[in-house]
Amino acid sequence: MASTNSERRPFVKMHGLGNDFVVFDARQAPLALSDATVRALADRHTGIGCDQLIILRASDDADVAMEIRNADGSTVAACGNATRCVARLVMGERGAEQAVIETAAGLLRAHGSGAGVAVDMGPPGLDWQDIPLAEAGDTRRLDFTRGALGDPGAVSMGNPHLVFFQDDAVAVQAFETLAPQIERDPLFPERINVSLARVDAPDALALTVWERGAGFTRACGTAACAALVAAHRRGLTGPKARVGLPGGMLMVTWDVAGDSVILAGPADLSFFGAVDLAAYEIEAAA
Ligand SMILES: N[C@@H](CCC[C@H](N)C(=O)O)C(=O)O
Repeated sequence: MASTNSERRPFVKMHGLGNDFVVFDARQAPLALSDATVRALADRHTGIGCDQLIILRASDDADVAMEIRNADGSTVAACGNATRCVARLVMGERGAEQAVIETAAGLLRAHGSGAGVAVDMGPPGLDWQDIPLAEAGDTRRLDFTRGALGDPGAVSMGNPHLVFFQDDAVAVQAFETLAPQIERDPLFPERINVSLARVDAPDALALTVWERGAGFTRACGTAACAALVAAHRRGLTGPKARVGLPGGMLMVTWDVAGDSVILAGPADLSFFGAVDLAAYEIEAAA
C-alpha cells in the first residue's frame, strides 16, 4: 500500500501528571494522520501509547499551532495539559519564559510557574449552547440523572465538560460504569468529558475524569478548570483551588473579573523517539 509518511518520524513523549501525549513536529515537514492511524499509534499494547496525540504546525499569530487528537482519533479544540507541555517545549526552544499557543479554541498564553507551566485557558462557556447541549438547560445544575448520578454542572473550556458533585460510595462505584455511557448520551451532541468531584475544602477538590475519546485518565487539565468553575458557581469553593487527580495536583484560578481560567502544574518530558508511520498506516488500514 502506498504511504504518504514512509520515513521514521521523530516524536517527543510528554505528560502532565501522567496525562500523556505523543507530540509530532510538523512545522518543517507536513504531517496528516487518519483517525485510524492515530488510534494505532495511541494504542497502549501495540502502539506508542498516549491519551492524546499532538501535531505542531507553524502559526502566523502564535509561537506554534497545535492540532489535538484524542486516542480514538477524534479532533478536539482544547487540552489543558498538552497546551502546558507544548508551551514547555517552545519555551525551551526559545530560552523564553512565555509562549503563545494557537489551538482551535483560540490563542492561549502560557508562562513558567515554579517548576511547571501555567496557561490562561480563556473564559469558560456557561450557556447551554456553549457546551453544547441538545436542548436548553441550567448549566449550573442540570436536570439530568443517570442511575446514582445526578444534577451535574456543565462547562465548556473550549471542550465540553460535565461535573457531578457527589462523594458517596454508591456514586463513586456507579461512576465507573455510567461515565462511558454518559459521554455518548443524546443530550450531548458532541459527546462530553465526565468528571466526579469531591469538595474537600473551599480551596480543594478531588477529581476523577472520564475523558471523551480517551477513557479514564490520570489527569485532565480542562476538567480541573471546569470542575473549579462549576464548584464556584454553586458556592462550593472560592475562585481558586488545588485539584487533586489520580496523577497529582493542579492549581486552578478563575479570574471572574478578567474572565479567564488559569491552569498551573507540572509539564514533563518523558523521552524522545522515532516511529515508522508507514507501518502504522498499513496496520490501521488492515
Ligand atoms: N487531557 C486534556 C483534554 C483532552 C481532550 C478531551 N478528551 C476532549 O475530548 O475534549 C486536558 O488536559 O484538558
